[in-house]
Amino acid sequence: MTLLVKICGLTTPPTLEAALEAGADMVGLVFFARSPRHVSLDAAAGLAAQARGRARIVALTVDADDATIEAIAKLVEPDLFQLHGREIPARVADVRARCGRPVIKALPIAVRDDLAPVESFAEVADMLLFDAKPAPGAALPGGNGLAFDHTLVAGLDPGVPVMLSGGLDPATVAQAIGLVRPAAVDVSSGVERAPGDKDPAKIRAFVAAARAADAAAREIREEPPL
Ligand SMILES: O=C(O)c1ccccc1NCC(=O)[C@H](O)[C@H](O)COP(=O)(O)O
Repeated sequence: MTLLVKICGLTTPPTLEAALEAGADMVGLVFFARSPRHVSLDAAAGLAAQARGRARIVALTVDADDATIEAIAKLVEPDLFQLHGREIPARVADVRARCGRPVIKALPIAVRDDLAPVESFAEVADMLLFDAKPAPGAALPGGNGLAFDHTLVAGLDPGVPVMLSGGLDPATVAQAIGLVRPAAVDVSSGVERAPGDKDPAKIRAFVAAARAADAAAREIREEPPL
């Protein structure tokens, strides 16, 4: 399967357009008031209209209640939800049923033990997103530009597709793809000038680097042994 590239935390029509024109497969809209990338329902509905049919629209929430999930589903009509809080597997299943859409569950990873819940989340989520575990007391549960040790998830097959994120940028994404061989990669900080301020040139560079690395990985896989 061709690698999917997700650009997360888009907040303005021009930067969303840059991601779409660069060929992003997924665009993420963040619904978390404390985030510099937070978008209102109204703004998100406009951005979603711009992206619809051109890339899959991902609504990112953090421990959102039912009313919030339902409002986003109704007003923004995303293609998927990304749950980036402390949702337990039962809650992931509940949100999935409630919103009637596939769900990506983000799991914070720092050490091998953080992979213990993978199996139970793989039973209820459509995709697992491995992200760096935030520092204690961090304001945000994701989007911190922090990397983690990718060898922890290299070659891991939880039975659902894996999305890799956490501190990726145009210079590091190729090595990460070569090592982990994920189904998808996700970036936010690595394509910004400052938190919340996306840089179109970095978005283009990230998508191009990810596509080139995916093509190279396929060539190696498909090369005949003799
Ligand atoms: O981006 C945010 O502000 C955010 C807020 C709350 C939860 C998650 C958030 N972002 C998640 C992402 O953008 C990505 O899924 C992932 O964490 C990668 O982020 P980065 O390391 O900044 O590339």
